Amino acid sequence: MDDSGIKKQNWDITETEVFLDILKNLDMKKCRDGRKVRNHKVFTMAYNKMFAAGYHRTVDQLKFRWKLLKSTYYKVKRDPNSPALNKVNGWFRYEKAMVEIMDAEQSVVEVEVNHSRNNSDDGETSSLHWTQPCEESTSRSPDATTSDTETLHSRCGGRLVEGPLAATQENNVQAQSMLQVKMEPQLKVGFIGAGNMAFGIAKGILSGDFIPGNIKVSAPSSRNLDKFEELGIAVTHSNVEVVCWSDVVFIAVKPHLIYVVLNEISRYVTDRHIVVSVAAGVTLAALEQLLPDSSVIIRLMPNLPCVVQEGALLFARGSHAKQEDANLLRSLLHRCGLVEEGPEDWIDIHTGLSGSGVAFVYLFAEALAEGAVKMGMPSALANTIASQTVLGAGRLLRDSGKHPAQLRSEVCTPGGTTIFGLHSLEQGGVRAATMSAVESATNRAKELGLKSTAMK
Ligand SMILES: NC(=O)C1=CN([C@@H]2O[C@H](COP(=O)(O)OP(=O)(O)OC[C@H]3O[C@@H](n4cnc5c(N)ncnc54)[C@H](O)[C@@H]3O)[C@@H](O)[C@H]2O)C=CC1
Ligand SMILES: O=C(O)[C@@H]1CCC=N1
Repeated sequence: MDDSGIKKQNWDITETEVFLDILKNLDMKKCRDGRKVRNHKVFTMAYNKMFAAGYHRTVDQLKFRWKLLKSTYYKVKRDPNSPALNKVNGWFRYEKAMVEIMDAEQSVVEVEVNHSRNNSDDGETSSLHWTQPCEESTSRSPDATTSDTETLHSRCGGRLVEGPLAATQENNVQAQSMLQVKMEPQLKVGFIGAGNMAFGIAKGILSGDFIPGNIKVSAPSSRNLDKFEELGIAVTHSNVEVVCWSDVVFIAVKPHLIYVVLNEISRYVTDRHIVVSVAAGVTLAALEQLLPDSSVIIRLMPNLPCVVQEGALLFARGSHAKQEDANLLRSLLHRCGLVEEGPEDWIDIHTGLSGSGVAFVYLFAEALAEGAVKMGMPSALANTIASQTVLGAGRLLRDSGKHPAQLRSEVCTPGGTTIFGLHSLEQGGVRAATMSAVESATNRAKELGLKSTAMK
């Protein structure tokens, strides 16, 4: 979206009231499900109605205005004295309409206002509601003997049908897609940790038909929560609340916090949960020691491009995670990109290759652009062309199925430009340096795992 002129709009109170009145009568739920196409349709309708009412705003200006109102709504909801109030002239005149529009979403956004303030790990405060921990009865019974079918059944809100749909076949793709249809409307997904990786996975999941109201995220501070709320995801400061509410719980905190977090939630983890850790280096053995016996645990290594549905994800199952659990996870994550299962030994390698690998590619893209700047091209254009070059090369590599060496030779004209460039790269040791980067990152993942185990 071209932002030019959008941020400098002068809206008066009447125009904003007309706009909100129009939105009240449109299906704003569709606007809040994170899907750009639907979002655009709703704002195009709003544009037509505004135009008919004598207000000439572009669709992008309307979207921008709504974004500001919505973010103010959330900030004020969390803190009635939020400084955000001062940024929207006449806010109190809009509150009623905002509440009406947002309340229509109550099933999607389950944020409550609470006047008690919460402490946070990084000095931020918020007035988000702390829900009481779940009842003791929801915690795992040590000698629970729930069968796999019952376990899946309860994870899926009782909707899963036994028999051919139960996906007992190994890697049965058809069963997976049927499971997806059966499960997603009911499955509740939680994220502990509201950082980059949680956001990437959540965004990937939501690019399918998954409903944002079936996702809840927790973090001790409010710093990153807005962007989840903007997707319609419920947020909280209580990790326990997320666990009690969810069927699948992603642990997306930094590796050194795994011990603290699992210690906090362990007694609320039950047979109905699948716990998925994305923490680099933290082994299944360490996770299993920190959670109750027979917990279903999966170790997943994603990467950031999940956010644009082009992630590369590898997971390994813990000793109590069954094929059905793997199928369910694949089904949930398939919108994030490529999802593969492998032995746990490969997870650290995948961390170096792909989790960290994306950063290596960014470095290369940056260097490509800098080379062009050195030769006289403007920086903005050089960066745009470098990113398109990386994207195009990546897509061709993936979609052609050819070995990179073959594609490379297809670019090289004998005595031409490419071979001269490649020679320079080889002289600079790019190949050895890249191999060493993957090796170092893999070894660092192993180290992080050892450290997190030592913290117990
Ligand atoms: N960023 C990446 O590209 C990738 C990250 N990972 C893994 O994902 C995990 C998260 O990494 P990022 O998202 O990059 O980190 P981040 O720093 O962006 O996010 C961490 C989140 O955890 C929250 N947090 C801190 N203490 C907490 C507590 N006690 N309870 C609940 N939440 C708490 C923070 O507020 C923050 O929202 C790490 O373990 C990392 O190894 C894995 C693959 C790729
Ligand atoms: O740098 C890290 O430790 C995490 C894991 C993979 C990507 N980022």
